Amino acid sequence: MCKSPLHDLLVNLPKCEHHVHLEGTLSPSLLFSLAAKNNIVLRDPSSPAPATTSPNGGEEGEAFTSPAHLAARYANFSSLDDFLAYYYVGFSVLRDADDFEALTYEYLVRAAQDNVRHAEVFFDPQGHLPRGVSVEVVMEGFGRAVRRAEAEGLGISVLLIPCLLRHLPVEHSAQVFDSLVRDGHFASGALSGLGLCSTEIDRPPELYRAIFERAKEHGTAHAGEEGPPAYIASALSELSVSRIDHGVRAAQSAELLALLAAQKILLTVCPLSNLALRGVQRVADVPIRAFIDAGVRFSINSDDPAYFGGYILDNYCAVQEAFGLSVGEWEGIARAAVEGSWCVEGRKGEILRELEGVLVEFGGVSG
Ligand code: HPA
Ligand SMILES: [Zn+2]
Repeated sequence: MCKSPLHDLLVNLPKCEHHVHLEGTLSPSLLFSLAAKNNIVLRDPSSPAPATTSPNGGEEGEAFTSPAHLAARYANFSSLDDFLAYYYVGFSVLRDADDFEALTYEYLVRAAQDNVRHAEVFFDPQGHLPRGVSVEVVMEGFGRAVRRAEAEGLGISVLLIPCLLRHLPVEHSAQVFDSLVRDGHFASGALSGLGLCSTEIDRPPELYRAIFERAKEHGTAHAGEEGPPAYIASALSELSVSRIDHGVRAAQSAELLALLAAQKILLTVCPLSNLALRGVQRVADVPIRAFIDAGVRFSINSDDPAYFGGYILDNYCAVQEAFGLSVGEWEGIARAAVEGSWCVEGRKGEILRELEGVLVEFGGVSG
C-alpha cells in the first residue's frame, strides 16, 4: 500500500498486464513444493558447494534449504544475467501439466486481486524442451488454469505468448518457431504473438529478422533494458514489432522518443524489475516523466513478480510514490494499456467502460 491520496484509484483501475513471464511468477513457496513433488534439489547457480559435500570439487552449487533462503538471494541481483541464472533454476521444477496449472492459477488469482482484467503472459518454450517438457504440456496446464479461473469468475481474459531466448543459438529459435507454426498453435489461437527475451547485450534484434518476418502474428521484443537505444530502433525497423518490452533506454534519444510517439508504439515498462536488476538506482530514475512529456505510450507491468518483490499494483504504487502523477495522467496510462492490448475490440470496450466508471467515481475527467 502506498501513501498516495490516489492509492484507492490505483487499486481500482482495471489493469492490463502485457509484460509478465509465466515462469517469473513462480513464488519461492510453490517452487519448493514442486521441487519436493518432483524430487529436485535446488542449487545456487552462483555459489560453489563446500568441498566436503561436493565430490567433484565444488562444481555444484550450494543447496537452497527453504523458500526464505531462496527469497533472500532474490533480494540481491546484480544484473539481468545474474537474475536469469536463478530464473532458469526455477524452470527445473516444472515437469508436467499439473505443475503449469498450479503456476498459472496462482498468478491469475494474485493478478485478479490487483484488478487485472486482461493479461498477456509470456513463456519460454526453449527453456522447457531440454527436460522433455513439450509446448503442449505447458499449454495444457495453462489452459486448465484459465478455464478454472473463468469458472470461478475471476474476470481476466488471458493470452499466451511464446518468447524466443536470445542466449541460445538463433537456429534453435528458428526451429522452435517453425514447429509452433507447423503444429498450428498460432492458427488455433492457443498462442498469440511472438516475443524475444533473455540476455540482451551482444544479441541485437536484427539477428532475429528472418524469424519475425515469417511471424504473421503481433510481435514484441525486450529491448533497451540493458542494451542501447539502437537496439530499440532495430527492433522497430528490423522486426516490425508493435510493442517494446522495457524500452527504458529510449529516453537517451530524443529522436527515438519522437519515433515511438509517432508510431504509437507501446512500451511495457517494469519499474520494480529495473530497480531489482540495477538498470536504475531508484524508481524515480525510470523515465516515466520523459515518456509522458514526449507522448510515448506505456503500460506498467510486473515482469517477474515472484523474483522482483512486487506484483502489478506494487509497480503502480512505486511509480506514484516516485512521480506523484495526476488522475488525468493515470487515465492516460490506463487507456494506453487497454488500447495497446492484443485482445479483441469487444473486450477492450468492456475494460474501457469499466475504466470510465472508476474515473467518474474518483473525480477524473473521463473521455
Ligand atoms: O526482464 C527480463 N529481460 C529479459 N529476459 C527476461 N526473461 C524473464 N524476464 C526477463
Ligand atoms: Zn521481461
